[in-house]
Amino acid sequence: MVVPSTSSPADKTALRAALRARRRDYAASLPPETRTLLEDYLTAALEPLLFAARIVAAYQPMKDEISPLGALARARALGKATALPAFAARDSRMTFRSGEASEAGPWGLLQPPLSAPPVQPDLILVPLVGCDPLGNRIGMGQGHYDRALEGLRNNARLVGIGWEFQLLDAEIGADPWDQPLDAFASPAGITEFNTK
Ligand SMILES: Nc1nc2c(c(=O)[nH]1)N(C=O)[C@@H](CNc1ccc(C(=O)N[C@@H](CCC(=O)O)C(=O)O)cc1)CN2
Ligand SMILES: Nc1ncnc2c1ncn2[C@@H]1O[C@H](COP(=O)(O)OP(=O)(O)OP(=O)(O)O)[C@@H](O)[C@H]1O
Repeated sequence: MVVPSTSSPADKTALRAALRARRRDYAASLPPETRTLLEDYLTAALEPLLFAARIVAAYQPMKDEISPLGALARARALGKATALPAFAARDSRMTFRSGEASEAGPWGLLQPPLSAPPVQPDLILVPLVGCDPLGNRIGMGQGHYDRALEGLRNNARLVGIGWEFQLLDAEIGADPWDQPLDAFASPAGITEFNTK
């Protein structure tokens, strides 16, 4: 798919919609066993980063997103602490908390209870709709990750996670609040962006 570089909010909205449609169609096309295999490749690709980390944060995947839960389980097997996002409400600040994903959150995803301690992960696996060769990321458009990562990025590696095609060839214009990623990981391996 040819994707234009963005220079206006309308472009970003259109690009997000096109990439979400592609993600949906791709995920729907995957036989379950192929999907599991690809998610296992993602875990394998992340192994060196998991090994080097102390506290690994990931996310509870939405239907079309690649699952980082295998990688999170691998981190736990390596003796690492793990964390997941938690929200009090849709418009409240996202925090990373330790503990099992045992409660329904406001986005329809399971999350740790809000009574679980907040943590500062040093490896954050970030969901995305797409990202470009500079590490600029398009998310779901609510700014949750941008706001949360701003305060965490100095002490953490930010690794975008997706299906291989979610790393775009073309640059997407960055907004001032966008938090660039340090790397992108997919079943095909890791691409470092050299942002630090
Ligand atoms: N796994 C995951 N968790 C995440 C994010 C994400 O991108 N992925 N988010 C990143 O910031 C936040 C949630 N942001 C969201 C923003 C919009 C919609 C949304 O439009 N949902 C549709 C229906 C679901 C769908 O299309 O799959 C809706 O509510 O109509 C969902 C989540 C926090 N948690
Ligand atoms: N640090 C911030 N402070 C205040 N507002 C912010 C901040 N970061 C993002 N926003 C707001 O969030 C909105 C959505 O931003 P954007 O389209 O870049 O989201 P996104 O990166 O796609 O979504 P997400 O981070 O939730 O995955 C913007 O209108 C922006 O004003």
